[in-house]
Amino acid sequence: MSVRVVARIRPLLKNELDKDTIVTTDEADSGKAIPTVLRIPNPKNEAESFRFQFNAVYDQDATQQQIFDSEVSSTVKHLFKGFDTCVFAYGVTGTGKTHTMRGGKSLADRGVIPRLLSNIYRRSRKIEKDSGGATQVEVSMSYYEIYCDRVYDLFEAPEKRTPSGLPIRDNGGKTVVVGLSEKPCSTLKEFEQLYDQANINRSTSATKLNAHSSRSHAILCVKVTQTTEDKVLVSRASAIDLAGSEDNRRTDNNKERLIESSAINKSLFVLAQCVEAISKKQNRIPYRESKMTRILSLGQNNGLTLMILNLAPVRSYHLDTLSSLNFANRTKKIEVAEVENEPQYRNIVKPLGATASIGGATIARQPLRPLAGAHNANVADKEAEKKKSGDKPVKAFSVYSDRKTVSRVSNLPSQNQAARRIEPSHKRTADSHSTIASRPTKAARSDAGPRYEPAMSKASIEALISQRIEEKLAEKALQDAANVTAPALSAELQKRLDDLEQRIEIKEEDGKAQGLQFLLMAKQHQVRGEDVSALRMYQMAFPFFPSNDKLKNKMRNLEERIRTKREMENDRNSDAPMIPSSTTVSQKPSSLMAPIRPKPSNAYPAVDDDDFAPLPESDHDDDDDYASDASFRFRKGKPKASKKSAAPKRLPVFRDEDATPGEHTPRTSHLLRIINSKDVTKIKALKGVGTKKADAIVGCLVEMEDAEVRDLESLAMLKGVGGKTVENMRMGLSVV
Ligand SMILES: Nc1ncnc2c1ncn2[C@@H]1O[C@H](COP(=O)(O)OP(=O)(O)OP(=O)(O)O)[C@@H](O)[C@H]1O
Repeated sequence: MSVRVVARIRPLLKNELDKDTIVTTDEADSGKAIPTVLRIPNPKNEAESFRFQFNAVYDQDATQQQIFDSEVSSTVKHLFKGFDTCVFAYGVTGTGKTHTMRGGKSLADRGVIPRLLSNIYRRSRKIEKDSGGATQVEVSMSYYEIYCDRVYDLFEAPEKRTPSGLPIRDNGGKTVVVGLSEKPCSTLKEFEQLYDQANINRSTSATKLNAHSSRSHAILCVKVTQTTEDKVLVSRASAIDLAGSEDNRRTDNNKERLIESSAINKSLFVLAQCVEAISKKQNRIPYRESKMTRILSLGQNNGLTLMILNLAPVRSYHLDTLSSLNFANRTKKIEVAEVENEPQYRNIVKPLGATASIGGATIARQPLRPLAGAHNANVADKEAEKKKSGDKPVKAFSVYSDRKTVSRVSNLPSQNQAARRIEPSHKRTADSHSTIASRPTKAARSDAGPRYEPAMSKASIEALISQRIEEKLAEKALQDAANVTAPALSAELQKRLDDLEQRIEIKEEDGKAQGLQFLLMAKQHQVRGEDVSALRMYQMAFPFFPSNDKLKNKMRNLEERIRTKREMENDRNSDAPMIPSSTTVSQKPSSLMAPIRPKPSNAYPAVDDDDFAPLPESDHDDDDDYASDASFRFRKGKPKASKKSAAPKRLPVFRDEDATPGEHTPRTSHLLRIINSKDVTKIKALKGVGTKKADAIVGCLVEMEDAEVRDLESLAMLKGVGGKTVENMRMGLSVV
């Protein structure tokens, strides 16, 4: 099943009433209750327009109620069936994301989130009532923001935050934030109090484009736990209000806002790269390059996913709107697997005649259903019935069956391979969770009527037990990780962390570290011939170096080059139809933000990037140590004559002094062979390279497509690698 993408065009704001409205629903859709096609003029030729098709398009007059009823309320049903759901708002700054997700205070103005919670509580009460109290529903939530690529708990006051934020980890295929608080809240009123208080903690500021601009991505995670006599079913609804991309030529942002803005733009850029990589079916999706993409895990998570694309109707947003539309057009093709969370059994139903000992405790096992067919628990009974009658089994919910996704999904043991689980920790005991303890004992319920008694092979049961143990170990590892922040942290480690934080802060203070990263990314894009992306990166770097004429020239040259290329393409395509269809829109460059295919390298004069490819300083801190191998010298590049002392650093220069000029020593050749093999395992085995660095190296190489690393200088230029790392890698090789 694909990500559902709907567009919402916001109404004109007071200060826009005299402005041109350029984004509308398509006239051809005028009879439809909910249009699906949106129209926007071609910025280069107003006589023609682009059409984009989505699952639904909501025009300016769409109400909050309409958006919720048509798009979100149905997800609540799935949530209670055990599916995770995710709704996120995407769009340029000031287009109405927060209005859509949070909304105003009046009943009519309430956004998706308060309505979602209201719906969840209503359904909970109904389930409890209909089951005569046999099913209890508990709702709890966590709420956090990603601000400047750091995760902060919004239930914590800002002054209590650790500057470095909360760590995130992968656990059983899901990304989790370690140390996040989870607040139980059982009524809408409680929710509103918590949510309002937390929103005060969220980072917002006034910018020229939005008086209450969100400076962070906000993620609300609502956990719904349904407990019956014998099982516990947990599912989660995520509601995400992404920060909006900003064109800093229009925002007049000050330095602090610029730093925030760059972090926002960078994460959205990574998100766009992920979406592009997914749509091109590339092996490597750069999720890990930003915390937001890691947490959103678009296309990786197994939930029902809805994206609300917020759009401003006015001309001043024209290019940004086209860029968002192109992004959304790609997103709608992303497939997500709908995988139901497995309920966990919390008591013994009937002994199988055998008992098992886990961790020393002897428990009678609950009969389990076969692994096959356990995937969709709610429909298993119906399937069995259908099978008996020879019909095709029915599914209450479609399970996406793309081969690639399935194999990925099947790698997530905690979600998919498991059938019914034995949950010793949930076994009812005197000291169990209060709601559990307050329930009648098993003995008292022995006449409670027939229970589900599926059969399961001994081998499957053993497999489940091992799996459960593994899960417990993973959970423990996660808890241990969380405890690292507790006093157990050694003084030395704490000092190192503090130093590191200080260094990052110092770098951020001079506002350059982030800028340099953008320049490096720009260069990488340019090397690959991706001029549009390179330009975007240079533009994002520009606020950090506003008086750098070279950078200005570089951007001007690139713009010129892109324009020339477009003109040449237009000339070539002059016979093509003037109004492209929605599908062609996404493939054709319709704005500066649209993707452009790499061009032959000799099509345009090369732009000299050298001044804009410095490595992070930390990579050069210990340059002097490099000369430990007699045959090998690392020298700093000679600083280029420059008026400013803060001139960017040059790339490191390596010399193989034992080698004939133009050749490498066997050691260097061997190292380059390993790197060019793109084999993460081999690269990871190099000295000083961990999993993260190895992934980053392979990621760079994959992005550079067929490019090979031909020398140590190029290797040192790769993202995350520096002179010292290269030296370590090389010196760690025993082979010559
Ligand atoms: N559908 C709508 N009806 C009425 N007003 C709206 C609507 N959508 C947005 N607005 C108004 O537009 C302004 C900007 O909206 P909002 O703050 O939600 O934008 P945003 O996309 O969240 O911006 P940012 O990314 O900067 O946080 C607000 O004043 C909001 O009240």
